[in-house]
Amino acid sequence: MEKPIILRASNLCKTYSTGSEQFHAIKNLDLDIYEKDFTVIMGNSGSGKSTLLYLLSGLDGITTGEVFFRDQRIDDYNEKQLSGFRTRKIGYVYQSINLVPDLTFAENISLPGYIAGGKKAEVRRKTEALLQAMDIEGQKNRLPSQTSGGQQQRAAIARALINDPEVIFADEPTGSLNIEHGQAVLDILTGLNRKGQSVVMVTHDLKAACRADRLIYISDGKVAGILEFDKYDEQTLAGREESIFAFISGKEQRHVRRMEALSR
Ligand SMILES: Nc1ncnc2c1ncn2[C@@H]1O[C@H](COP(=O)(O)OP(=O)(O)OP(=O)(O)O)[C@@H](O)[C@H]1O
Repeated sequence: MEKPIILRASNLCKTYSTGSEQFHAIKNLDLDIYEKDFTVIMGNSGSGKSTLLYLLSGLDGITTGEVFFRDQRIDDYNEKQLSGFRTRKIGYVYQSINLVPDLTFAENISLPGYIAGGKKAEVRRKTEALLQAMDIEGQKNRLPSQTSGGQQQRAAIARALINDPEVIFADEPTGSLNIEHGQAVLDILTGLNRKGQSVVMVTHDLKAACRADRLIYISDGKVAGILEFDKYDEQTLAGREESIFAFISGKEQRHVRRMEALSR
């Protein structure tokens, strides 16, 4: 049976202009992301992964082409439609975490709930539930600077979930974490995916990539290959790591090994 498509990029291009220079970060890229899939995006540094996530999530404007969320063209949205889409339909976990430094964990998590027009009691209830689910209840009144990297990453995920998004985008969510915290974040994303949320995650981490139903490999702003898996299962982890390692480019293999050595 065909899986429903939740996001589609068609002939997508993104060109960055700096002064008189132009850089084509995404080049005539076509891609379908399936609903309820755990989609992983890998590729060499600078290949366009973060740019692609920005375009699929409406956080940045495209240069040419089309981006669909179900049957709606989001690149055609006006500012109001776009802001509604970003607030209600998607949750975004940034590569740099990006919590507001002057707000406590609880305030950071609640903020998008209020921006979406949520009622105070409801936003508070959801914030409490997320603090508990992410195991950061004890840090709820602390500023991000008074917490660990792993706690901040979990708070950033909680913030992305406050409006029950249909798609969770996560840009290297384990990049700055030790193995234990990284594993916890992956378990959270896998759990959310099993409950029906679509996940699109960029990573250079093989263990993280193993969570994929579908792995998209990006090279030089284009889709260079796709690997499909059955649902994640601890038993098949070793075999899966091997097939992903063999699938990615030699340059990315070296990058993956360097990252593994750094996280030990
Ligand atoms: N705002 C910008 N202005 C100009 N060039 C940019 C801008 N943002 C990104 N780029 C360039 O576009 C290319 C793709 O960047 P992107 O951040 O999407 O790569 P990436 O695959 O996510 O890399 P990494 O794995 O290192 O995070 C890079 O060459 C980058 O230098």
